[in-house]
Amino acid sequence: MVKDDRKFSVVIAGGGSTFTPGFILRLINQQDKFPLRQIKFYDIDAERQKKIGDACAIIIKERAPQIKFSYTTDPEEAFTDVDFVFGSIRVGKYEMRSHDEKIPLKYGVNGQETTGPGGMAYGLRSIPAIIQIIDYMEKYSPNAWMINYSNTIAIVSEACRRFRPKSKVINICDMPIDIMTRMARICGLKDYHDLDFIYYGLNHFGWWKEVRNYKTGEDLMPKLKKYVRENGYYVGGDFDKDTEASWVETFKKAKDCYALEPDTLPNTYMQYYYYPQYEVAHADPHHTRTDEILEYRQKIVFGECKRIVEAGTAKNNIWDKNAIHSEYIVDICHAIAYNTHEKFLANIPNNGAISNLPDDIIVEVPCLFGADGVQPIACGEAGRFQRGMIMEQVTCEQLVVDAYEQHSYEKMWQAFALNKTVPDALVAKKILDDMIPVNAPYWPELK
Ligand SMILES: NC(=O)c1ccc[n+]([C@@H]2O[C@H](COP(=O)([O-])OP(=O)(O)OC[C@H]3O[C@@H](n4cnc5c(N)ncnc54)[C@H](O)[C@@H]3O)[C@@H](O)[C@H]2O)c1
Ligand SMILES: O=P(O)(O)OC[C@H]1O[C@H](O[C@H]2[C@H](O)[C@@H](O)[C@@H](O)O[C@@H]2CO)[C@H](O)[C@@H](O)[C@@H]1O
Ligand SMILES: [Mn+2]
Repeated sequence: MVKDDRKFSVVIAGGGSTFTPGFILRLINQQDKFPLRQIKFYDIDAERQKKIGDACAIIIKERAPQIKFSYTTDPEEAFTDVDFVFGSIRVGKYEMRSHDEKIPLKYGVNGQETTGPGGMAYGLRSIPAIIQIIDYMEKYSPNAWMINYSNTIAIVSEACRRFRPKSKVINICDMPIDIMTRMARICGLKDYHDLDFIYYGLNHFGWWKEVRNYKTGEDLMPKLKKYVRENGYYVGGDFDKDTEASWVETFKKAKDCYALEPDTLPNTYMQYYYYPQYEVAHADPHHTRTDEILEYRQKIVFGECKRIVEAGTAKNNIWDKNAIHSEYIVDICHAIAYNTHEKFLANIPNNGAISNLPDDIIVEVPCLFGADGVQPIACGEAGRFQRGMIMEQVTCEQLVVDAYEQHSYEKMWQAFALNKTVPDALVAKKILDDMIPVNAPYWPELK
């Protein structure tokens, strides 16, 4: 726990994110673990950020008045005097996510936020914005750490490796945390803190090789495999009472992913690579996940912010008891701030962590988190099946960064054509040609 009297200053880049209020609640509820003196928001959309910021000002004033709070669109004000930067931006916002999902579906290809052509399009948009935030951080607070969870993480991580190799940036994801909390419940334990594990692969593309009871060392794989074979990661009951229908489908679908490779336990995102035809057949090209979010999460978040501002109080708000996503981030900051060397997943250059894969590819593997950043833990060899899958997917991710670097149409086309979700190079070309005009404000001109 707290080992000295330091208090930290943090900025959330993407203050207008739908995840911000939940994160704020989690931060201020964990003051014993990660004490704060200041919270700032930074966004390029002043109006969107104001709606979230005004509600968070009330939450902080009521619950943690000792923490100074402000929000701004000015980078100097935002990034000066901070210890941690949280990257939570969505370049092009939901309007662009909608294109990422709907354009591929027009051609019978998966339309998904971070996988397939949509995920690659999103990654290409994110690269310059994330680099700019790193540069702001290094200019105004050179000792700070950036914890980035802005997608597409695999592509952003490869861009960090190439363009800012020495920067203090850690790219993370909460999907494995969500799944491990489910695994813990399945085994009668409380949450992910109760599990020890070996997981390896890429972001939104990986497998658990080992899962153990953290305290006793008991091998939990037999119990988990038996459960996942029948139910996927769906827990049901009270645990899933607020889980949206499409997420329920995803957790159940893990059953079919497990069936293909029963030596390990899959990340739920493998559904898009193993069963793209099923995903397309079950998608509505005119109403995708973005529409669900606009009608549900975004409406609820902004509605609740408005209610708080009008009432002038945050009593009984909807974020008081949730947000696994945010708990993980507090855990990570605590580990870095207090040099605890706790184990979490991060996206880093392989350098032998997966022994039969190249050193210079970005992988998602367990790392020890401390004051000096992350130290990977050796995962042993990837299975033959996993190695083949990983090399194809990671090459797509590298080609997207090549396309960014060289302004190359050909590289982006190759990235789409190589991807497991795309059946044909001509289909890849049609998707890319539709994506170029809508992405013009964000992508380099591809020649
Ligand atoms: N890694 C993970 O596990 C994980 C989990 C959940 C969400 N995410 C990611 O977190 C991010 C936020 O998601 P959301 O659904 O809350 O998005 P959102 O659209 O609600 O909010 C994103 C905010 O980013 C702002 N923004 C866009 N470009 C910016 C820039 N260049 N500088 C500063 N701000 C900018 C937007 O104006 C918007 O307010 C996304 O990248 C999403 O994919 C990651
Ligand atoms: O479709 P969305 O926007 O609901 O989700 C996309 C994100 O999905 C994962 O994050 C989940 C997380 O696993 C869950 O625990 C909870 O916190 O919600 C998150 C967002 O819904 C994934 O890890 C992210 O990278 C995706 O952006
Ligand atoms: Mn993720």
